[in-house]
Amino acid sequence: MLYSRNRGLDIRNLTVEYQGGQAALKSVDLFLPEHSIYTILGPSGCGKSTLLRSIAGLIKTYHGEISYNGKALHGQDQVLIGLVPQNYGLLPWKTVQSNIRMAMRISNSGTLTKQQQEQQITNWLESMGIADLAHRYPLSLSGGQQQRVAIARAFAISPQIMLLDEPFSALDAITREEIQRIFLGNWNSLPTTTLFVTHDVEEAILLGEKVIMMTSNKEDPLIVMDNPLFSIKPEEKRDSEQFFQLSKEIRKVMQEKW
Ligand SMILES: Nc1ncnc2c1ncn2[C@@H]1O[C@H](COP(=O)(O)OP(=O)(O)OP(=O)(O)O)[C@@H](O)[C@H]1O
Repeated sequence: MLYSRNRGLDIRNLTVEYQGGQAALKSVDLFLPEHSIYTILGPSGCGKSTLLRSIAGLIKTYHGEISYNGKALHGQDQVLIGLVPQNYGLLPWKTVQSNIRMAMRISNSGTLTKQQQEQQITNWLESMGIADLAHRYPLSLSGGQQQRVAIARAFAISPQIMLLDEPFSALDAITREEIQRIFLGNWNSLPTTTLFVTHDVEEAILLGEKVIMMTSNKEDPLIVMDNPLFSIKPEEKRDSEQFFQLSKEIRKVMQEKW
């Protein structure tokens, strides 16, 4: 499928200051084309979550502009944003299935019949390998299982923009690789405009069409690295020379600028 590269999420001169604090973000510029997925790496405290929360509309007071397809993002009711926050954001008093159902209702996936909606919930749960958890409550699940539910929920609402804040951090290495593959498969079937924050260099390369690096100096512009590996099959990426080269480049920036 071909998409226009002029459309997308456009962040210009974004500055965020928390009350009484210093700037958490300073003059950030980033353009994410529609239907692209960029990963973000940066040292702890550089403002990655703040960036996602600002785009999600959870931080209301910022300077600068955040627009989507040419219009201010937060004035547009019809732009649906799926956020997977670090704490998963699941309602503890609702079952897994009800958490997803409720998100679909609020986001008004309203053109679906009840039966279609239930089928979608089952499909997304199955795609994340957690269909058997449908009737469990979030607090009875492991961190990794809750992360999968949060991701299934984000896909289920068919958002135009998806924001993920270290969504695989609670997974062991083997499960993480499996989920990365499943996630990418899901993303390819629903290529939502996506920003994916991670602390893991390999993950950033495996999932990102470009890798965005934030640095500890808030005056520095974001570093945008092209990822020639993006279209290669996931199982072939890790062993390629380009993978090795790109991780070397990223680690160099980490050493110099983190
Ligand atoms: N609610 C808040 N009130 C005041 N300061 C905050 C608040 N949330 C974050 N900060 C500060 O803003 C800066 C950026 O925080 P943020 O959580 O965005 O960083 P991060 O890059 O996501 O960090 P991490 O990788 O550790 O999750 C930090 O200095 C943090 O202490």
